[in-house]
Order: sequence, then C-alpha cells, then structure tokens
Amino acid sequence: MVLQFDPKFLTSIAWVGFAGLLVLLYNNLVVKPKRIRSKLSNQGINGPTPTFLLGNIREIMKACQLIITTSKSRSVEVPHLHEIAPLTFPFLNTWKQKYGQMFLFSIGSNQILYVDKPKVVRDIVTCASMDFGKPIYTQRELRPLLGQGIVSSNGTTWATQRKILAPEFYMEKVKGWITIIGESANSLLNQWSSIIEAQNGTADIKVDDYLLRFSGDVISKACFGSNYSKGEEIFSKLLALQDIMSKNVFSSMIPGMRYLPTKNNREAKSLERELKNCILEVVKQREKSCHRNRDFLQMLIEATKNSDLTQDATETFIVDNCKNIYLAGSETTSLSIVWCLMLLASNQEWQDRVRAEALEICNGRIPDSHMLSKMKQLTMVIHEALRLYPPVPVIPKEALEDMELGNIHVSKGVSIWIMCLTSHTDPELWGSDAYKFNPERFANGVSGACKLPHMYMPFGFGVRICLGKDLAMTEIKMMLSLILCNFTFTLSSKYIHSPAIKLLLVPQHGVHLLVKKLSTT
Ligand code: HEM
Repeated sequence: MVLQFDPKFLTSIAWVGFAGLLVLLYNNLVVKPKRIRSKLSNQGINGPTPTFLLGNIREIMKACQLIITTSKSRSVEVPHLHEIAPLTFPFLNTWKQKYGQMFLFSIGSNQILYVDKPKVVRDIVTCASMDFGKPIYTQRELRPLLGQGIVSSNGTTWATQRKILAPEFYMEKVKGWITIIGESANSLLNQWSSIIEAQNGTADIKVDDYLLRFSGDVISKACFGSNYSKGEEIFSKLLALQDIMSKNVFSSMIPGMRYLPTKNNREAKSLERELKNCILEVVKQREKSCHRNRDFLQMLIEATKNSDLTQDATETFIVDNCKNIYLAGSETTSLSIVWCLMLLASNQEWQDRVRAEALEICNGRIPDSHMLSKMKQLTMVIHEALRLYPPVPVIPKEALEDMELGNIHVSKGVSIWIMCLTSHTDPELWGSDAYKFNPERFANGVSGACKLPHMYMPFGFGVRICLGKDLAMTEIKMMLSLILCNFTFTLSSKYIHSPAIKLLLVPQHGVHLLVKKLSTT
C-alpha cells in the first residue's frame, strides 16, 4: 500500500517545522542569554553589552588586532617586569578595570563569567561536583581537533575515560619512559652540537620547533611504541589541524559558522578524516600482529575490548583519545621549556646556579628519575616559569546544571573563565615582586611562595587537573638539565619579546638563543 499525503498537509508540516526552528533559535540566541545576564546582573555582576549573534567578538578582535600591530614594532628587550596579561588579553584587562573582578561577556551566544576574586576562585577550585565540567563550546567548536576525548568530554563519558587513561600517566609509568625521554633529549643535543660546530662555536638557534619535536617524539614513542614513525605522521597532521583551528578561534564561535563551507572548515574536515584513517590503520596493524607492545595505544585497544561499546564508538574512543593526548601533552610541555630557556637566558645568575646543580647531580650521565628528583633549584625555576608564563593561561569550565559557586548562583550553560595569568601575578598573594622572575620564592614549595596556594594552577585544578603533570615535569627537567650540562646560552638580538595567545601562551616570534658548547676546562 502506498501512502499518499495531501500536498497542503505536507506544506503545513514544513511550516510548523520551520516555525519551531525559529522559536528554538530565538530561545537559544536571544531569550536564554538575556535570562542569564539578568540573573547575574541581579547579583551585581555586569559586563559589556553584547550584540546579536556576535556577542562581544568585535571588541575582542579589535583589541587583539591592535596588540598584534604594535607588537611588530616592539623593542627586543625582555621587560624587567613580566606583566603580560594586558598584552595577551587586552579586552579582559579593559573590562576588569571597568566592571571589577567578576564580569560577564559573550563570545557568539556563549555567556562567559570572568572570575578573578580570590574567595570565589577558591570555591570554584575546590568544587568537586560532576555538574562543573568543560565548556560545551570546546566540544562543539574544536570538534575536529578534540572530538569526544577526555579533554573536552563531561559526565560519565569523561569519568570512564579518566579511569582508563589516568593510571597510564602515574609516576611509576613515567619512570618506565625515562630512557625514551633521555634518548629524545639527546637527539636534540646532537642536532644543536652539529649546528654550533658548523657555525664556528656560536649558533643563533630558534629553539621552538626543536622542543616541539622533542615532546612530540616522547609521546609518539610512549603511545605508539614500535609504530612510532606513524605516530610522527599523526603528530604533524594534528599540528596542521591545530594551526587552522587557532586562526579563527573567536569567529568560529559565531552561531552557524562551523557549518559554512569555508576554506578553513573544508581543510579541517579533510585533516580530521586523514587523522582518523592514520590512527585506525595503526590499530588494524596491531590487531593483525602477534607482537603486542605494552604502550598507550595497546592499553586503549584492550580497554575497549572489555566494554560494550559499538564498533563506531570504539573507533571514536581510540581515535579521539590518541589525538587528545598528543594535543594536551606536546605543545604545553615544549612551551614550558621554551619559556624556561628564555627566562634563564635573560637571568645569567640563575642559569649558572641551576647549571652547577645539574652538573653536580648528572656528573656526565643522562639523569634517571632519582637524579631528576634531586634537582631542587631547577624545580624552583620551572615553577617560576610556569607561574609567569603558564602555557594554558585561561582555564575554562562550565556550569552543566544550575549551581552555587562562592555565594553566586550560576545558571546552567554559563562558562567560567579562571585566568591563571592574573592569579599567578597578584601582588596581594605573591608580594610586591609578583611580576619579577624570582625562583627563590619557591624554596619552600608552593605554600611558601603564595598566600593562597590554590591560586597557583598551571596544571588546572580539581577533578580535571592535568593527568600528564608528572610526565611533563620529568620531560622538562630532563631536557633543561641536559641543555644546561652541555651548553651556555644568551638571548639573541633576533628575539622579540612578544607573548601571544594561539590557543596556548606562545612567544609570537619564537625564542632565538645564542648557544655555545659549554667549555669543560
Ligand atoms: C607543562 C605541561 C603541561 C601543562 C602546563 C598542562 C596543563 C593542563 C591544564 C591547565 C589542563 C586543564 C585542567 C583543568 O581543566 O582544570 C590540562 C588537562 C589535561 N592534560 Fe595537561 N598540561 C601539560 C602537560 C600534559 C601532558 C604531558 C599530558 C599527557 C601526555 C597532558 C594531558 C592532559 C589531559 C589528558 C588533560 C585533560 C584532563 C581531564 O580533563 O580529565 N598534559 N593540562
């Protein structure tokens, strides 16, 4: 029997559907944001007026553009004071002066509550509720990059992923990777030595890419074991995808933007597909081979074997989490080393101090984890660099349900930005030298350095705290101690001090160092 419908009936259905869609859009783009704003305004929290669809994107882009233009002509010198929030987030700085330590602004239709008040930050940092998660906009807007992996997922999906992934990065596991880390670091030393030799004793080296290769190399080997050359291919595709996505981070948040067939969107889609195929190819090879490595990829494969996930869900779980570990673990680590080198190059006294410590402990050997744990002065320098130049300068969260945070009623759907750049340099918490490089403040740990230790959060906070913290600290210490034992370095005249945001806190023009072999006499 063939069902026949009256065309008039079908037209009315289409109109009802269209009207429903309009109501839904009106509700999401106008009614909901207005309700959120008015609820916060009643609690004394205000902010810049948003425009329809764009929110405050125009002001944000204008402020950032101004900074990019002026940075091109900025002088070479590293400032005596490392006050970088006004350079990197000029719009937040302006609004903070106008609306105080808490205000609301919008990116597209996303309502963002900026919080800088120590008492409220403390309540947020200690909130263990599962209703407090990662912003939904990161899942939506950064989907090609992050998929539904651990970095952006929420609820039970996140809890399952964390339970499987976290033990793989405990210190005991990291100790098992120490040879891989040492070998990858050694390969950088050999490359720099050859360049220095070829340039008669002093080389001007832009260090960023070497360090990114180092941290990518470590993850490739730790995650993919013997298939690590495939890991390198995956890493370079991910970097290309990250580059595309970081170009229009704000405009991609305009509602509907990600559906348009723009050049960027098409390229991102195609790279996303290639990445998926690459990772699944390695998985297939593994399943055929009788040789089973005990690496991260194998653990992901085995975790899905005992689950009731469908074939599609299994593939998504493996692919997205491989991508997440590369993204979360490579550039963050390499940037931390780059900022440490910049600070040590411009503070000769500290460079000499940490070199003396590293030489004494290493005594000509590649350090093991016990030797690394004895490097107290180096740990102080790393903490100080992470304080002044945290690679993740803003930690975004979202109220997934209506909730109370530090006496503020926050509606479901409000994103909350905790900016560690500012909490790391608040003179009330760190003293009058808060903007100065002074690793000595960490001589008695974080609690000795800061009046409210929870305000130091380079690795985030709460249940979502970085799970690669131990691996990152081990890599940073290994690389820095070996560089210090083999080379001396100062800032090159090519270096332009220009911290900028490209998803992470990066030196916009890279870090150029003048590097010499350390004389052993
Ligand atoms: C110095 C280097 C690193 C820094 C500064 C850093 C910083 C961060 C920050 C700020 C977060 C967000 C925490 C939050 O939302 O409260 C995070 C999450 C995460 N990091 Fe790291 N990270 C680093 C290295 C690594 C490494 C080496 C790995 C692994 C290979 C890694 C894996 C992750 C993962 C998987 C998450 C998501 C955790 C979750 O949501 O449950 N990170 N990291």
